[in-house]
Amino acid sequence: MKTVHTVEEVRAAEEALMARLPDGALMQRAVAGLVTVCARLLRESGGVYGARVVVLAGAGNNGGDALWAGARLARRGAHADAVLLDPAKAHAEGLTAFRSAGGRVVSVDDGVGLRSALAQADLVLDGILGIGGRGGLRGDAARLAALLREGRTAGAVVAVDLPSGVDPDTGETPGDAVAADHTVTFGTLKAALVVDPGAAAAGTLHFADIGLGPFLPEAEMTVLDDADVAALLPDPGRESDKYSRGVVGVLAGSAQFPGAAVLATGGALHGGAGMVRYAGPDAVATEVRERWPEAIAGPSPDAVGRVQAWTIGSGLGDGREDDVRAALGAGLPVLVDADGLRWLPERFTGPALLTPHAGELSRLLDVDRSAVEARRLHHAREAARRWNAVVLLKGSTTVLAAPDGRVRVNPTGTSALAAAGTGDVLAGLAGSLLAGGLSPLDAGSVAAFAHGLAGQRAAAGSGYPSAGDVLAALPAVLRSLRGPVGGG
Ligand SMILES: NC(=O)C1=CN([C@@H]2O[C@H](COP(=O)(O)OP(=O)(O)OC[C@H]3O[C@@H](n4cnc5c(N)ncnc54)[C@H](OP(=O)(O)O)[C@@H]3O)[C@@H](O)[C@H]2O)[C@@H](O)CC1
Ligand SMILES: Nc1ncnc2c1ncn2[C@@H]1O[C@H](COP(=O)(O)OP(=O)(O)O)[C@@H](O)[C@H]1O
Ligand SMILES: [K+]
Repeated sequence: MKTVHTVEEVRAAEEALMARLPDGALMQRAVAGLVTVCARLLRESGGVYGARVVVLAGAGNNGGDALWAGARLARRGAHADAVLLDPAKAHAEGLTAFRSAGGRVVSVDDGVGLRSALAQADLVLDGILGIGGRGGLRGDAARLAALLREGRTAGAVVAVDLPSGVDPDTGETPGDAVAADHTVTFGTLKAALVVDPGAAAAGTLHFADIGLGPFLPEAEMTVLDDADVAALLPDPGRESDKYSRGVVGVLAGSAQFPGAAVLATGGALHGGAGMVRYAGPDAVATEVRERWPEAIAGPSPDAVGRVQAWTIGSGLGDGREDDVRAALGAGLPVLVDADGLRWLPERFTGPALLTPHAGELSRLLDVDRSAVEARRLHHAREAARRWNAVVLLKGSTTVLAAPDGRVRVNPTGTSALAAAGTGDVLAGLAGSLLAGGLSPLDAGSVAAFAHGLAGQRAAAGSGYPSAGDVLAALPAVLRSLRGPVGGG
């Protein structure tokens, strides 16, 4: 599991650690990690000796890190230029080290010198702002970020700690931000690095351990890995039967969108539940049974028999309010997707997982879709609090927010999933995990993780996978995560 901490938590941990270390030692640890990555990247493009490095240094410690790293690379034979955003406030020791290693300062007002340095650079260090950054980049900092975005350098852009201009605690980019190829981050992850649009601006992540671990509190925000997901997946015991493994009800699909019923039922069948009961109109139920003979079907939630959890809403269309209310009123764990989100109760009192995409969440919260996309964490958290439910916000980074403040960010997403019907598969899969006894937060994050891997696998197989391809890839993904069910 990877942990994500806030600026406040990082600062408190840094303070506690610094109190035990000689002056400047912590920064030197960060610099050592940064230089290791830079040297590796430069070796891939011909070596450190003779390489051209440009340091963009802001007025804080982030600029200090970058200047020290520039100095160390210069000592190893690189030609280093530094652009100081605020020369009077530049990190004094870092600048002295940089100069005495042979580094050259280029004025931010020297347009020709600046463009020529960037054009020739093999590597650009973005040390404009780190965790002290607030708001979009201003003035010269914004101008430099724009030059990088315009492709004025062919060199790799390496962000120090985080890409400058991205809000550290939310991943939002309220204005101009640097788009990096790599980010070397110190001590722990920040939300800026895992939640879009910040995550996209960070490029490939590298982690430098500076010893903060023992001083950091338990993280509210986490990123699961394969081992976490394997441990969370329900494990049918030797004496399990189809009922004890959980029965999931699927209230999805309509004459207009019968495929949603087929895909959600398919997702549910793969999620480990012992049985899937489909509730919907006869014509749709017939299609579901033709594709999945193992599913039980009936016309309404009341008619299909007992279940342990409901997946409600994918492709449901209009006119199903009574069915939705019946399923929601059963007092069972529920997953509510798509059209089901139109009939939410005021607040949930039992386990609930909502799975909107940005458009659906924007309608729920009555804000613009672009606002939801720009502030994914904020809006997912707000909806989680308002409905007392776990909110899984789908999209380029899928985030899950729980009403108690916990957040999980899914690391496996791929744009290959951006195809009609993949959300229905996810809804079925997560509902099945709910029926298997997982909490809404676990069910949602395990489902999103496996679904993302299935998208990657399907994309490797067919280039532009359909929702059916993603569904077909799920069994192999789940098998490789947790091993075969039943020890076979
Ligand atoms: N603490 C430690 O021990 C260690 C810290 N480490 C490193 O320190 C970094 C944190 O350093 P930091 O606290 O000095 O803040 P930093 O990110 O450099 O920025 C502050 C400056 O930016 C300015 N500014 C703000 N917003 C702006 C904007 N939108 N546009 C333009 N300017 C803006 C702000 O100006 P002001 O608002 O004060 O006018 C101020 O001058 C951390 O990320 C890591 O790299 C590592 O070495 C490990 C040890
Ligand atoms: N750019 C993207 N990167 C990663 N995943 C994406 C992207 N766009 C969409 N997805 C994923 O694809 C799925 C689409 O679901 P949804 O929007 O409900 O579509 P549908 O209703 O057609 O099934 C979600 O799991 C979502 O997270
Ligand atoms: K930076």
